[in-house]
Amino acid sequence: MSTAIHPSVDHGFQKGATDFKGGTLRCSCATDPVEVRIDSQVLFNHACGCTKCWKPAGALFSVVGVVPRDKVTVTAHGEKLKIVDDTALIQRHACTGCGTHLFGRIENKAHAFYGLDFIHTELSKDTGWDGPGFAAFVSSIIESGTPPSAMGDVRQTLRDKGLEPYDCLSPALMDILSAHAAKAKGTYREA
Ligand SMILES: N[C@@H](CCC(=O)N[C@@H](CSCO)C(=O)NCC(=O)O)C(=O)O
Ligand SMILES: [Zn+2]
Ligand SMILES: [Zn+2]
Repeated sequence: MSTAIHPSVDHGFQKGATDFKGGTLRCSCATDPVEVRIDSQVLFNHACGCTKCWKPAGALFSVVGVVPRDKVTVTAHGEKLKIVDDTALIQRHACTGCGTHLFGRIENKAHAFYGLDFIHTELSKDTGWDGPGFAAFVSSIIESGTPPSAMGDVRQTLRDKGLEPYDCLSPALMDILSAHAAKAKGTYREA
């Protein structure tokens, strides 16, 4: 049985336009929306089943990717932004009016992903964003109330949509994390 994942996955998504240079994210407040300009294509865009990433109402998964933090500029109503949890690795800056997460930032300079901000391209009306390429933290949807018995259908739906399901990050991202850890330990070797 097919399972609803997230509106932008359920309704189909595309590869990014090659000349796409970014766009503006906007929260869902009817008045004084927060706006954030992104001067970059999104990278490693993915469906995420974790409990921390922002999801639109009713969605099972978030769709989230990264951009260099110096390509992220708050252009309107930044006074409405508040960090959801400043003890989390990814500090998610959310609108206090509508709850939408505008960007998530890593402040730990020692982390492999320092320098990358997490964003949700569905908050932008601009066309050309790269769609999701895989699904991460799939088993984590159980923490939000999905019965374990539904996981077979969820994983099959993700595969049918072309999103390989992983219960952590994708192999490419896990390799980056492990290479960073190996360099810190002094065990890193080139081929
Ligand atoms: N089971 C947990 C997993 C949460 C988790 O580790 N999430 C990942 C991926 S978020 C984007 O892909 C992560 O790196 N989180 C760091 C953070 O959120 O600060 C759960 O579901 O809560
Ligand atoms: Zn808002
Ligand atoms: Zn997540």
